[in-house]
Amino acid sequence: MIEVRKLTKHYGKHVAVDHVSFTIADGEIVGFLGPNGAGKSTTMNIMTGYMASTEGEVIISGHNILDEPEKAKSKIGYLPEQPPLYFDMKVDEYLNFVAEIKKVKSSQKKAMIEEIKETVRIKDVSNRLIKNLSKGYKQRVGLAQAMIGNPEIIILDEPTVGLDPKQIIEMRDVIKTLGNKHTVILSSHILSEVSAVCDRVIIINKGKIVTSETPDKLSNNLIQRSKLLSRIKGTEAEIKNAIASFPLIKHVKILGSKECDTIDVLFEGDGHTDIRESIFNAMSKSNLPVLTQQPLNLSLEEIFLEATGERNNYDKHN
Ligand SMILES: Nc1ncnc2c1ncn2[C@@H]1O[C@H](COP(=O)(O)OP(=O)(O)OP(=O)(O)O)[C@@H](O)[C@H]1O
Repeated sequence: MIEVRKLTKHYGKHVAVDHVSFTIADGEIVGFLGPNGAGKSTTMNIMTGYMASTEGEVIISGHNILDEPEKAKSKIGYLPEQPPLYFDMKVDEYLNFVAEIKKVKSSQKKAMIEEIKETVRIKDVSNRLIKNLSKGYKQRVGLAQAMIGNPEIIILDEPTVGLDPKQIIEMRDVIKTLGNKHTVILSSHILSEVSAVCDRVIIINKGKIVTSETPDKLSNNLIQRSKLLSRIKGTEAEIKNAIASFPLIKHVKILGSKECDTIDVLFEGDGHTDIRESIFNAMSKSNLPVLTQQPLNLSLEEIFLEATGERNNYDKHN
């Protein structure tokens, strides 16, 4: 279990992390989601003992990272945003080197490295120089390094950044399998990324936790808050008439006609209801066929504004 209590980090006058508290249970896969500069890397660097906090505590499986750093750190494997690789070493050479630094018993070393290479799918490059590997392989060698010593907790800072779509899928699959044996924390600024692999998403913005939800709950909230682009068969006047007494819709924007006899309309709900069914019913009552309904997901920026309650103010001013 990981307990983070009132963690705060100042860089000079700048508050990068501001009284952040959360707990992570054994075996959970948790995603830190936040825009650039939100404080994700700083939080992770403090949790892994790379950096001291200004205030607050981090307890890793009962060990305070400041009071018992060796015991706490031995429970953690960390893949920083820039993987700590030696480019002139071959993969096997490097992993053996890391195993020595982590004081893995020599009787266990070979089997451990083989098992990890299998899990992160890098067996085929064992004898290749790291500098000649693709970004996807380099990243997975970085992950292998974090797993050496069999830590209970694995922390990954932006593990898929810079990877191509195929490499992203491979990395996601590997992360999911890690969840069987480890507690995993990863950071990302892409919502779909964390939703795809995590049991829980902690949204962090401007150094503060905005929300902590399961991906399902988060996307339900987002569907309710998202905009809906509908193509409706009918005239502008008929459509306006059908929605006139429809209180759940906060904003309606007629976008015009892109297909004969149809109008594209952008709807925005009240933030508490999934408006798709209601729009469908309202239009059918007036015999106006709804040809398509396409949710336009909120941008990450809008999600943060929404979650922090700043969006209404933002709307009013824009
Ligand atoms: N060494 C430093 N000195 C001064 N300010 C820093 C330092 N490191 C980070 N910051 C600032 O602290 C804030 C949080 O940065 P951090 O790197 O933790 O965010 P992040 O969410 O990981 O963002 P990114 O996705 O861009 O890495 C940012 O405003 C950043 O500019």
